[in-house]
Amino acid sequence: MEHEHEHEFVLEIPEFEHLSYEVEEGIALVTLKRPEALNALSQSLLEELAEIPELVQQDPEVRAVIFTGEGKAFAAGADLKEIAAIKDPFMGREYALFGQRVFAEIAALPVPTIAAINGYALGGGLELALACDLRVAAKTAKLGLPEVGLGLIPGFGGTQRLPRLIGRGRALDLIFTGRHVDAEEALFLGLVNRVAEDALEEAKKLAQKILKNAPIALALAKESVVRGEGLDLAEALEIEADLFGYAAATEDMKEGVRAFLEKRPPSFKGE
Ligand SMILES: C/C=C/C(=O)SCCNC(=O)CCNC(=O)[C@H](O)C(C)(C)COP(=O)(O)OP(=O)(O)OC[C@H]1O[C@@H](n2cnc3c(N)ncnc32)[C@H](O)[C@@H]1OP(=O)(O)O
Repeated sequence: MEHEHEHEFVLEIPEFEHLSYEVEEGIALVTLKRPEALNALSQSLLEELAEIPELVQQDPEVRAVIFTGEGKAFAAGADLKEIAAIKDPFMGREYALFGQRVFAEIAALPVPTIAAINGYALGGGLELALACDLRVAAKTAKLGLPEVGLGLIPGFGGTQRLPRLIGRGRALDLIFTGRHVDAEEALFLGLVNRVAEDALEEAKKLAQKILKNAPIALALAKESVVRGEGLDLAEALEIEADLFGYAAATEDMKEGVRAFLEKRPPSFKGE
């Protein structure tokens, strides 16, 4: 940081080559920008994506994140030229672990995240969308995990996040066949939450709707869902009760309930 203002927090945004990052009205928009390769997730693109969670968490203005792609793809998977250079199981394992780490950090963000799937979301591209909380697909989008057709398996979380999201049977249909599903089928499968003409516009509307709610409550609700996933029901319910307790002690809870009783919209402060 060149110079620090006394009362102002100046956040430096790094120069990105393969993506853009902009914040508008509390929503960070991350756009993958390798349209000539259908936004294939090269190592250098993944390295840039790895910087996003920290940027988001350092900026108190950011209350939601939308991921999208430039051109006709969201992302057509890991970069197959780089995959072709994998020489042995150890290299392959490291390769998968790196992508998994990046997506795990995105999945762990405390703010709501939305994938605006503007076109192809295949392989690692779909796995990025699966690391987000919500998915909005354009009518023309195509989604799939085609890895077995390449002699691979999904390696950036797909074998785990897809069955958790849509169930084992439906996930294995997609994983075994490698087929592309259109937006309508993706909605039917529960793979996406919304389908719209313009995925990004719809994702922004969805984010705005979410952001009308109390920020701490949103973070605690996400934490409860995420932490509960790996636990048995009794333990997970204890966590829910603890987090409910935190939420119930916020100023925003007092405001939310008071506003309801006074028949007016609430004004949340994130306190
Ligand atoms: C752990 C994670 C593993 C994985 O993710 S494995 C990868 C899984 N993904 C895939 O298998 C999808 C590969 N791509 C495709 O099947 C096709 O593309 C599409 C069906 C998405 C689109 O087909 P079309 O409209 O005919 O476009 P095009 O000419 O194939 O692609 C345009 C340019 O984009 C490059 N490209 C597309 N996907 C990838 C990729 N995943 N890795 C590297 N390059 C990619 C192509 O090669 C080409 O480039 P040029 O114009 O130079 O020939």
